Amino acid sequence: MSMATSVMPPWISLLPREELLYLYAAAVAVTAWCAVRALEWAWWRPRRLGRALRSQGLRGTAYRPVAGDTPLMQLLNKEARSRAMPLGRGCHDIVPRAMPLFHRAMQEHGKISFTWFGPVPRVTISKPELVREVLSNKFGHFEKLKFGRLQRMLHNGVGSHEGEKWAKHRRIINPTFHMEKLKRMLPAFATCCTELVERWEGLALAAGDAPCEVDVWPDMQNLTGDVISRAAFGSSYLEGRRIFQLQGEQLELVTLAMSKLHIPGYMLLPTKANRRMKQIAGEIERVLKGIIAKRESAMRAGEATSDDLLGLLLESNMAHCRDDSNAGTGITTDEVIGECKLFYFAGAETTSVLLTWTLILLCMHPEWQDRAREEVLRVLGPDGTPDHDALGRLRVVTMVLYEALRLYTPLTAIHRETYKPMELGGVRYPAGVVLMLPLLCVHHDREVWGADADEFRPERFAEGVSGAAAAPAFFPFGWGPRVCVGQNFAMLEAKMGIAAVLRRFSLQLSPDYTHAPFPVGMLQPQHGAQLRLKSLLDHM
Ligand code: HEM
Repeated sequence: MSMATSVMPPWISLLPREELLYLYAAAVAVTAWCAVRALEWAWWRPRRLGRALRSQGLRGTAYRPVAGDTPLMQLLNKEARSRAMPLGRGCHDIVPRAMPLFHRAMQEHGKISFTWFGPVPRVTISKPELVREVLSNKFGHFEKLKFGRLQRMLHNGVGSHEGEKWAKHRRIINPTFHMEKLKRMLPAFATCCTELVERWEGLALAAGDAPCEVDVWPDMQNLTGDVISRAAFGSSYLEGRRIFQLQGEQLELVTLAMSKLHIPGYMLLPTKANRRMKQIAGEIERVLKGIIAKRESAMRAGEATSDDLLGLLLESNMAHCRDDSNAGTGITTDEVIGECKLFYFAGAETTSVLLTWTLILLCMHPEWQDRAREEVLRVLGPDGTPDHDALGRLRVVTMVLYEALRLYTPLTAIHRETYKPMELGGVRYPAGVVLMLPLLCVHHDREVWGADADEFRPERFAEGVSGAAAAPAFFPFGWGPRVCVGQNFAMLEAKMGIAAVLRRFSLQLSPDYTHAPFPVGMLQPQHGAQLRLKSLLDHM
């Protein structure tokens, strides 16, 4: 018996000869179609797109089939992560460590150059005026990257929608972030801050005369997780906390999976990580469904207030559904779940790294720590919950936060894709090109910010963001129609958090602190943020 017949199912030999021939022909046709598709995806298309870019004067790395620059990026990231940065002069020059592939590509091929994200060309656009043009998306040709299965594991809210669906969700969500509503959330912010500083007071007391050392990064993650839990879910915030823990683990698994080769269908393989990601997604969904169901029935019974984000979201939803003229404009429960997941992801991770880097910067620059504390005590006094107007008078704290957002931009890059041929800066981009807007590189660009671009100088923002000379190059919250919906929320929370800490503690870097900024989703301190805290209660 030949090899071929031995692997065939027995029923094949029962088929008439003519049907057998059809079957063979169909198998050959399907195999040939798959081979052509695979070749188009892995070879012809990338070659075509690469040629279209090069013919217009753009330079970039050579295409390596299927993997593109992924192996090189992994190698450069590994090298970068293995070396810490020195403290002192030059320590804020973090682009080569945080984005080694793009830094190298820009040095070798220019500010507008390309690398390969698997078989897709990824053009780095680092000129501020072009970043604005892409983000303003005047003609609607630059869209967000389509969310794959992997990203949907993290969230699937307004941030990943396009067109009509995005506009509808943004319309419903916008009012939940109006200043009047945010003001009502301030007591929740204050409760979380008080819990944190009281816990630190306990640690300082227990340490006695020895220095009290704390890795403030996990504490800032817990703080922002708590804030978003209370702001989003009010009285259900303890259940919300569980979601926050799960989202943190999910982010790590997804980031790891995304750095692997870009193999279609990889997510379907039953690997240990893939199974865990599905398990986490399922648990998050279960917890959220429980919270939403409880709230909906309470709202129907007229029991629940709607000052938290979930209440406001459900209220807008119910109002849209009630109003016949708006039939179909409401959002479904699954969509509310998608938005809640996004609030956690977008709201907690980003603000926690902002707070962490700000505290590290205040330790590195004690003169600014003193100035900020003096202002906090003068404007807010030594205790009590600050109101919105008082937080608005914290000029120095705001300048410090903006400078932290510039130097240690939480979201280091934003991506868009061309879905139609589009002209930008004199180059005609074909459809199917990814545009990478490296916010961190723009924020560190000496041609834009001056020779001291890598130095911590909050006075750049003495006249606010709009007064800063290089303001058009400042994008920590994005720009245009898709600008961060939570930026006022984040700034209020950050001011409240920094003020609460400065009122009660003086801070220093611990000798154990290693300066190692690196993006895992957000720009994180790779080895933690170990600080020494000294309680100021005795001195007041
Ligand atoms: C320091 C804190 C924060 C930073 C640096 C930040 C940064 C950003 C950036 C850069 C974008 C634009 C992404 C793009 O254009 O592709 C964005 C969008 C978004 N952010 Fe934030 N964010 C922060 C805090 C928050 C908070 C606290 C929330 C909510 C509670 C939030 C919710 C959102 C949402 C929903 C979007 C999507 C908007 C849309 O696509 O229409 N963010 N954020």
